[in-house]
Amino acid sequence: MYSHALLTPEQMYRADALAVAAGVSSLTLMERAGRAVAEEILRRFGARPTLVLCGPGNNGGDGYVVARLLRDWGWPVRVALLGETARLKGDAAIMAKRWGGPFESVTSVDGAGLIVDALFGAGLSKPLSDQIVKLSSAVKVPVVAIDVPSGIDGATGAARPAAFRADLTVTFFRKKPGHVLMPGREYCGETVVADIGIPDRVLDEIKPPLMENFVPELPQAGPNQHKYRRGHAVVVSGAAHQTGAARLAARSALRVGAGLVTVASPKAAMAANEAHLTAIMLAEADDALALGRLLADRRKNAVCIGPAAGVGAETRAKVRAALASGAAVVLDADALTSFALAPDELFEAIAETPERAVVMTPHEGEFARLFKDLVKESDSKCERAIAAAKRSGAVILLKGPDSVAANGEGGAIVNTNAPPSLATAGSGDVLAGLLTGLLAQGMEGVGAAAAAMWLHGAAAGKFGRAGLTAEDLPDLISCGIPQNPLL
Ligand SMILES: NC(=O)C1=CN([C@@H]2O[C@H](COP(=O)(O)OP(=O)(O)OC[C@H]3O[C@@H](n4cnc5c(N)ncnc54)[C@H](OP(=O)(O)O)[C@@H]3O)[C@@H](O)[C@H]2O)[C@@H](O)CC1
Ligand SMILES: Nc1ncnc2c1ncn2[C@@H]1O[C@H](COP(=O)(O)OP(=O)(O)O)[C@@H](O)[C@H]1O
Ligand SMILES: [K+]
Repeated sequence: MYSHALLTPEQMYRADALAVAAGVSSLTLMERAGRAVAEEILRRFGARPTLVLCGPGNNGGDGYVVARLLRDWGWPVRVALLGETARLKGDAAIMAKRWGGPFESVTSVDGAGLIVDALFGAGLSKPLSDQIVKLSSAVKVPVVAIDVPSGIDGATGAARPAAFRADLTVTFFRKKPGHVLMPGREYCGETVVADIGIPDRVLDEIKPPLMENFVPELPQAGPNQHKYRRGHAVVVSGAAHQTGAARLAARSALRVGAGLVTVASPKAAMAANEAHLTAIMLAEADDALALGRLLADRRKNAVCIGPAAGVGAETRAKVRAALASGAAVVLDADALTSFALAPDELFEAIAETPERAVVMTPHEGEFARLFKDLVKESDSKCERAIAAAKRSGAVILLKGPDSVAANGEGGAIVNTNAPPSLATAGSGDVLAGLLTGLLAQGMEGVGAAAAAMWLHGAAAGKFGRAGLTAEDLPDLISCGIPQNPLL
């Protein structure tokens, strides 16, 4: 159940303590951690002069194990210690003794063909000193980081204020948020999760609420299906000269499996929409009243508003009509910005909605407009999305290279399959459409958000070369949606 779980450093300490309480000694955990790192090194690199940078805590303890094993395997190894051997404690002191010396001081990385970064892991408690920052930027050879690259905050992925750039990071038991959230993910290079003998059952007690790439089962059309059982998605079109975004969303909703999709268009945009739509239906909805009338047909069970909708009172009124309709609602782009001056009005309207889900899909700029006080650097992207979900009453899909879907109960899913080629105009409209199509098929809010961001990333990944445009994405969704793309 917890195979996709992410553990904060605090939760990892708890997992460690529960494992020790269950009879695994902490020294054994350290030995296995160091061995796992040494074996991953052996798998990737030929023997070369290796410098292991050891910090004053247990991250350094793992480093001594790596140094000893590589030396035993015939590698030329040096150890540099930050601090003094006399001040080492507990398991780290025992492992330092087993290494046996010599110990250099952490002053330079010259002469090394490989650096093992065992300075700080879960216990990073303050920003790196200027000396360590300088050292990290002087490294020109491959770096293998133990647990997390030193300087990266395991809980948030932030660099404090800089970090070692690793080619490989070996962490233990489960990844931490810092391995998947930016910029941490980039600093980690390849991340390998090693089994060090902590039993999975400790997670039943910890109940970690954060996950990576968790996609619930996707809707499938059964043999007795008809189109109305697959949901009817509605996408609100922008003005006459701004209709493309809604059509991208509508096409994506249809591709992801909604039985029917209707574009609700202002009168003046009917001709433009008509000229481009075939399987997707078109209905005139010139204002909020007309949109409300259209959505009074309860078979229209999911509605998307925002892509190129225009910023202002008209869009605010349409958002209210959508929220009052009883359909699931996706609020994207201009629908969010339209409430920048009065976000509480939006949250109040959400609080009054009937039972169906509301999902907001802000990028960081839109997020800052609605949740000004939640843009704190000390909080992780997961914490910010969860806080916004709690405040707004909506599921929040906070976009970016590390998109996060969060609900108000404190759960969040980080998506890591999105390639940078998605940074192209209109790709957010496609995401909003995927989400609307999944909600139309009956998926619940955070599950639909998680599935939409995963399918979005997978579609871009399938393109596989430069030149991706948002128009390409819906057709890449058509390649078949596996029952569970991760298993
Ligand atoms: N949990 C597990 O299951 C297992 C964990 N294992 C390993 O243990 C690691 C966690 O060990 P840990 O708790 O000792 O913390 P660690 O990262 O060594 O740092 C603490 C020391 O660094 C110091 N310090 C911090 N920041 C600093 C800075 N910027 N500049 C200077 N100093 C700084 C800090 O000082 P203080 O805050 O006390 O002033 C303290 O002395 C974990 O990442 C994994 O590798 C494995 O053995 C297998 C099982
Ligand atoms: N560097 C990146 N790597 C991966 N995905 C990205 C990156 N930049 C943007 N994306 C994704 O692309 C989409 C862009 O959406 P958005 O910012 O609304 O753009 P637009 O309004 O042009 O459609 C989001 O789903 C976001 O997660
Ligand atoms: K480290």
